[in-house]
Amino acid sequence: MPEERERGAGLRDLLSFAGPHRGTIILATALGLVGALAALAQPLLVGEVLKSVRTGGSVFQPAALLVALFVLDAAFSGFQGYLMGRTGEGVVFGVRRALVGRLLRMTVAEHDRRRTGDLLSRVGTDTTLLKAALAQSLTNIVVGVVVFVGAILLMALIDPLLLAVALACVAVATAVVLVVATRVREATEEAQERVGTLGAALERAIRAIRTVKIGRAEDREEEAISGEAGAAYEAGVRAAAYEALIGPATNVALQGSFVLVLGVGGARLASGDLALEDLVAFLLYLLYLVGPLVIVFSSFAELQQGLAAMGRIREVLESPVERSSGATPGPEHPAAPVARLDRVGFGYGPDRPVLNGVSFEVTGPGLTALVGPSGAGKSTVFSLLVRFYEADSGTVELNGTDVRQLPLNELRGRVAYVEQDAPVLAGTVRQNLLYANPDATGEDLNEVIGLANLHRFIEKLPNGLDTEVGDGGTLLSGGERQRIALARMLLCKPGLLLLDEVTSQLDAGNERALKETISKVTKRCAVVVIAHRLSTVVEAGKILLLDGGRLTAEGTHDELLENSPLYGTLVRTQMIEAEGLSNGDRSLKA
Ligand SMILES: Nc1ncnc2c1ncn2[C@@H]1O[C@H](COP(=O)(O)OP(=O)(O)OP(=O)(O)O)[C@@H](O)[C@H]1O
Repeated sequence: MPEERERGAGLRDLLSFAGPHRGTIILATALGLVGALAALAQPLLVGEVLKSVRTGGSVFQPAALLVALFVLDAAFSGFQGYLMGRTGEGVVFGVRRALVGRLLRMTVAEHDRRRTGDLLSRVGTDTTLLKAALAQSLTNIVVGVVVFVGAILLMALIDPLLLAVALACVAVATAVVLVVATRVREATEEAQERVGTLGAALERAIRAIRTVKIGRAEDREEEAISGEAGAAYEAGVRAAAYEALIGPATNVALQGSFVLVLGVGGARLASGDLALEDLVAFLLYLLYLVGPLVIVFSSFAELQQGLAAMGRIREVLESPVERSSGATPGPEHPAAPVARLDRVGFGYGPDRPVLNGVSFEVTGPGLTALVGPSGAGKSTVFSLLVRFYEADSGTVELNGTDVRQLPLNELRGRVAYVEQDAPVLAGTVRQNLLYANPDATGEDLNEVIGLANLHRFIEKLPNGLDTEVGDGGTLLSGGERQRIALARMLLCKPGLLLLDEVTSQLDAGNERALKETISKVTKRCAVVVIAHRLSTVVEAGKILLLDGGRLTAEGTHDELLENSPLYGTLVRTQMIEAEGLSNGDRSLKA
């Protein structure tokens, strides 16, 4: 029953995507029907030509009509093919657009849960299967069914009893086809799943190609990934085998019905209940059924493949997307803290609690440092502030407004986040810098380049700002990526800047330069930095110490040294590194 429902839903989805092309589909179906009628009339005209030859009449008229029908049939079927091909492409385009929109708006939690390569295969290969289902199957089924029903009606007029005999065989064939089509769908679903896993496995390896090489894992990866390709092959072959059953099953059923009709019809002929010409006409119509029936049945199997793909596509289209508050945020409350967490609890699922009753305020402008052992939940706090995830309990506020009440665009315009691994996108340095604020002026751009100390780096590039950075910024050093990511965020002129270990990949010189940048920025806005270096921590106006998801201490460096044994341990055990300290600061370490 659920499967039935799913099949119905798949067909409804397919038809809803075909909806905008309704007109073209109807036109193509009408052309198909006219073509079928033209084909139907051809034997009659051939008979007319032969009759004219036999009786010595003029063959010109029926022959000209016959040629006209040939041309009409060819032109219509060609045009129909083009229209349906175009519709198939149109539907695929629509589905791909919907998928892309959904994927970009999907929640971060959902992206964390899914495998990127599998998602990519749904946009690529699954949508292609839809095209085949739509471009041929739907119209073929409609045209085939109409022709089939027409022939059945004519046969019913000739002899209902013979029709019942013939239909009994067709019913057997239909049952076989329905069973086979279900198997085709299951095998196709499996093949597509495997193709998705193949994509995910390949994406995983290519994304970490340096690790693959240094781990000498090429052969192992090749074997594992090829294994998925092999499984997809096997499932595909199984689908092809089931599909191949459809033609013979249809033919056997029709041949069987031919023999039965001949037997029953012969007996009725002998008893005088049926005229010879009626029996001949009936048999001819039965022969005529073969084509449409084979087409309908094989199109039905093809449609099943499309529905299998639709199931995978629908799964993405129904996945959760970020909800942006529709409310217009009220005015900012100037007296409210820039950011405030109040008894926040959060976990990545019920069995992965991370934050427990965390409360703190960030009043700006100025520098706040978030420190704590690895895995304490520091990056998670940032994720909640930009609403990649939502708190399970308590509130997260920005300028006095709950982040859930702020439209996402507004929220992410006010808070800038430079992530731990400083993602840089394929494209030029300029495109990367302007990514979050494409309308920034040249003056603003120059200012942030100066602030992020990127001037000399850009001057040395072969094409300056228009130099390509490689996929994921692979042509840049870690430090360069950090500074580009920081400059990109500064261009948005945020009220709150979140920096996740931005100094971790920098050498002493670059770190000093970046710290200068940060100290300039702290005069403009509130900066919260997840810091592993004592030099950054010492300069912070406030330090928040997170341990095991709880805020265990809060204060200045001196206050924490005095009050928090864990902080003292972090400093002593170099979990907060002392690199880059001035001489004065070094005494702290001693
Ligand atoms: N997307 C996620 N899904 C499930 N668990 C996660 C996810 N992200 C982080 N975690 C887990 O949540 C905990 C806190 O992670 P978080 O990244 O916030 O720690 P952190 O203090 O920033 O650590 P580090 O200093 O090492 O970066 C860790 O145990 C981590 O394994």
